[in-house]
Amino acid sequence: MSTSKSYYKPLNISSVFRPGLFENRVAIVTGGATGIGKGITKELLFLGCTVVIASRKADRLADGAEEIRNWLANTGQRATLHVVQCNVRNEDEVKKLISTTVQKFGKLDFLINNGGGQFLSPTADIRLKGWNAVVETNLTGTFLLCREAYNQWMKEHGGTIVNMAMDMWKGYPYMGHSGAARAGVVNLTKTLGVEWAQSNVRVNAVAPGSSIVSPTAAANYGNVSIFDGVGENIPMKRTGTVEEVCSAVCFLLSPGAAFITGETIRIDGGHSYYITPNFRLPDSKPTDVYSWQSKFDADAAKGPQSKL
Ligand SMILES: CCCCC/C=C/C(=O)SCCNC(=O)CCNC(=O)[C@H](O)C(C)(C)COP(=O)(O)OP(=O)(O)OC[C@H]1O[C@@H](n2cnc3c(N)ncnc32)[C@H](O)[C@@H]1OP(=O)(O)O
Ligand SMILES: NC(=O)C1=CN([C@@H]2O[C@H](COP(=O)(O)OP(=O)(O)OC[C@H]3O[C@@H](n4cnc5c(N)ncnc54)[C@H](OP(=O)(O)O)[C@@H]3O)[C@@H](O)[C@H]2O)C=CC1
Repeated sequence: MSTSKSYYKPLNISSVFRPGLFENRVAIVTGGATGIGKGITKELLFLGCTVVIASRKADRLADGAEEIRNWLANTGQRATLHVVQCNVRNEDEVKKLISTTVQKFGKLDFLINNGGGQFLSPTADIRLKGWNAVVETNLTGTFLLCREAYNQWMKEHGGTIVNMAMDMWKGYPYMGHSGAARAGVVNLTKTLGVEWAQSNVRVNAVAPGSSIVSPTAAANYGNVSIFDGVGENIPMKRTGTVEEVCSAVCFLLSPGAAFITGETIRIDGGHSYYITPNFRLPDSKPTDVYSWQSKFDADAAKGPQSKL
């Protein structure tokens, strides 16, 4: 995949959901200033939602918020974006994130537990501190946010939660800590979906394949080419776009998903079901890409390069 060519023009969202769908709704998106989280934030704002983005690093939050606000101004969108610094591993900061949001905006309809991540390492080499950091970020952080959102608001008023998993269905070599944590997230999602159904709180998750091209994700591994060649092993013969995760999240948040809870949607082009290398699929062209660019040229189909 070429990295020199920019396949997408500057963001011009054309959500598949109807304008105004999330008007008068309030959402928290953790990790909302970068990558997939930034895409989710933009689509929610586009659909009229008020969005609070939250993560650890003030500079990343400020840069992401500036870009999003400029985009809002350029597109004439009138939606509210708010920024809160919060490490999801810190219980007090999580409690404050939820209480601040409820105090400032009067409610909390949606929680998107997108913030997370890990480092690559053979499991035998992971030190306890590193293991704990990854499990606390992805599993414990998700638990804390769900618990506080429920206890401080959703228990009495209802709400919708979307958690973030990954393609850990067959284990995850070199990401053993994160694979274990995300498997925990999938299980927690089922439990909470059942426990909180009577409070009109739905809890679901998305599981992107190891293939959602976001520049910040690549930078985390110190290798901008880390997604190169990944598409070859995916039945759809391509990597995924940030937009393809965002639309699944928006669907799960929408009234159209009102009877879905405890579920995890895989967004991986069939990768996690493709387990028979002895019977490899014949070579084929990449499938059609979904993106917010209204019109993309043939190059886009060869290798999406999300600018989000
Ligand atoms: C192969 C293709 C993959 C494509 C799929 C992509 C999937 C994605 O998830 S993309 C998302 C990418 N973004 C991130 O992962 C960002 C978030 N991740 C992190 O911030 C870190 O990985 C973190 C979860 C470990 C948290 O970092 P931090 O808050 O800085 O943690 P600590 O300072 O408390 O340090 C903890 C401890 O962790 C060990 N460690 C951290 N980084 C590494 C590393 N690169 N290699 C080995 N070990 C690492 C280490 O033990 C740290 O403690 P010290 O030894 O005392 O430093
Ligand atoms: N890209 C991919 O292919 C896949 C991604 N995922 C998952 O999707 C999510 C988004 O990833 P992506 O956008 O690609 O990568 P990014 O690196 O851009 O996103 C990670 C985000 O999480 C935030 N974050 C990390 N740790 C914490 C923490 N302790 N508290 C609060 N926020 C935190 C980061 O912000 P800050 O540094 O400011 O805290 C950052 O905004 C992650 O959970 C990732 O693991 C899952 C499968 C595949």
